[in-house]
Amino acid sequence: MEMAAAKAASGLVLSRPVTFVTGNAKKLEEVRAILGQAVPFQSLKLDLPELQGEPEEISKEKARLAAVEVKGPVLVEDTCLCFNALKGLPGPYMKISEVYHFCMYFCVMILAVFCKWFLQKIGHEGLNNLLMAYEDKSAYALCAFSFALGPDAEPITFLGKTLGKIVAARGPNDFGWDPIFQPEGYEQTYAEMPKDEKNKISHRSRALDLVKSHFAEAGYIFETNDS
Ligand SMILES: O=c1nc[nH]c2c1ncn2[C@H]1C[C@H](O)[C@@H](COP(=O)(O)OP(=O)(O)OP(=O)(O)O)O1
Ligand SMILES: [Mg+2]
Repeated sequence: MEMAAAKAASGLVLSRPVTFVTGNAKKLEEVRAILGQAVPFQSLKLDLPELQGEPEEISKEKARLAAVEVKGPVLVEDTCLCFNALKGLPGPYMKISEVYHFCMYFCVMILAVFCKWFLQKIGHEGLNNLLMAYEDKSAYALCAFSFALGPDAEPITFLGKTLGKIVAARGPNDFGWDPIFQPEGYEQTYAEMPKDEKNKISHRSRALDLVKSHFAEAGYIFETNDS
């Protein structure tokens, strides 16, 4: 009786825990560390198809697809690294680390083959500009979490953004473009930072702060076997 009254007084009762759907183990690791006990969830490894579009739309669509698969409440996220020089592209369209490494390789090949006469023609500065293609190295990491209560519910989206710049790769190469992203106000790249440091300022943690607030306000109650 008491339990029923408590349920009626607070938020929506969810018959199942939230399932965080991702195919990326590193993401899951960070989400676990950041959310702690604030939002109880289980995880499911699924590679959801991603439509092209703005990160927010991609994320919402992932949530719709995930909710159909899970038949219950789901949380998903979509992350992109956006270059200001390219007006926010490549954003969600490309795996940035691959593009970056390809560009570096390409530039080194140009250097090796043409350097001698090229240098005379355009000088060091010109070569540098060509190497880096753009003066503007600023970028931002954008994370869009979407939460859907179920297959028939419209997903809600929570955005988190961290400003920074693209640098030559530094630090362990075990998570995407972490080695080439240096957040504003920091001397280290994401990859060089201790995990808990990244998790304090990252695009992901900023989006998850909003997710936490939403859960705190909504006061969802998760039915467990003993309730
Ligand atoms: O904090 C991050 N630091 C560095 N790299 C990151 C981060 N977060 C995502 N990434 C990479 C992974 C993937 O190469 C791309 C976009 O991926 P994105 O579609 O969001 O993730 P995913 O396909 O790996 O997993 P999911 O199954 O959740 O879609 O950016
Ligand atoms: Mg993906």
